[in-house]
Amino acid sequence: MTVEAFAPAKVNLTLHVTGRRDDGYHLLDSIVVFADVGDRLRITPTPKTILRISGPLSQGVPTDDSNLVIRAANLIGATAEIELEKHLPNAAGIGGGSSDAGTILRVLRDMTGTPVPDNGLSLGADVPVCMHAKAARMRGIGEDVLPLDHLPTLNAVLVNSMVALPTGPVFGNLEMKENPPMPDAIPANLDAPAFVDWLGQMRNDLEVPAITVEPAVTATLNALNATQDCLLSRMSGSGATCFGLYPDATTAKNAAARLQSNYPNWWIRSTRLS
Ligand SMILES: C[C@](O)(CO)[C@H](O)COP(=O)(O)OP(=O)(O)OC[C@H]1O[C@@H](n2ccc(N)nc2=O)[C@H](O)[C@@H]1O
Ligand SMILES: Nc1ncnc2c1ncn2[C@@H]1O[C@H](COP(=O)(O)OP(=O)(O)OP(=O)(O)O)[C@@H](O)[C@H]1O
Repeated sequence: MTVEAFAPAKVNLTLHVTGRRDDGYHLLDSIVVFADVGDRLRITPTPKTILRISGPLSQGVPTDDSNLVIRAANLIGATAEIELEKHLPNAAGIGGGSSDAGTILRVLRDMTGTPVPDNGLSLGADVPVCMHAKAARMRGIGEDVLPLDHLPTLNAVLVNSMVALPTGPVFGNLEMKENPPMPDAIPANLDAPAFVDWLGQMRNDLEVPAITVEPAVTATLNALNATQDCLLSRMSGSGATCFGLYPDATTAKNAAARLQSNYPNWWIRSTRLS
């Protein structure tokens, strides 16, 4: 039996860093949503785990046991032949590897009935929310995932200038470790324009340190801000991917097309976030 699965891009609409634990990991308060662009996986149970990687963005993705897909299968103690088709840039703040791992954990859990230790947190802070793969408020260092069922779908453009930005150095350059969390209650049942207004009052605390490490983030935000009808632009995760929010699918598609013609070598996708 072969299962086909989709590993969506993860987008942090907000990312407040609220403290730092003694082990150096940071406490977060983040609204995480998922895109309709992502990697594709085909999983077939076999006696030995084998990974095959293809797709337009497979270059640079590890093919050995360090790949998060293999680490996810090992964590759950299952073996499978896994075909991974990479469509997401890696080290990009949209959880390419984390979403692959979260998807494998979910599929193998459902296939085998084996519970996932710590919801995959040992594979990365983003893995529990990526295993959930639906809108959520993420707190702790990533282990506390609270589903958010009443967010409006947002029309967005994702932009990555194709510079890889590893997460560790971005946290390392964050000067203020204790920042205010989001309000206790995330507004429910707002329409998209009202929710985007509310998001505008929130933050990504990693934007400034990411720009220090990789100035290309500023160019990406400027490019999004210059597009017609862009309601809000912000970085996702630890960067360098940024997103713009638009009033509807047509304005998002038009903005993506314009950006792609101005920046032919960048990774640019219009998408719906939910
Ligand atoms: C920034 C986010 O993308 C927001 O969703 C995630 O918190 C990062 O998740 P991730 O890529 O799965 O991160 P991990 O692979 O667990 O950690 C990479 C590095 O980021 C830093 N890190 C990560 C998560 C966290 N809550 N605090 C941290 O300080 C640590 O230096 C760690 O060594
Ligand atoms: N299946 C995979 N796909 C992509 N990268 C992988 C995978 N497995 C391991 N990696 C390694 O993990 C590193 C981080 O990849 P990932 O795409 O998850 O980072 P990210 O986009 O910054 O994620 P996050 O938003 O969770 O911080 C890459 O540099 C890559 O070497």
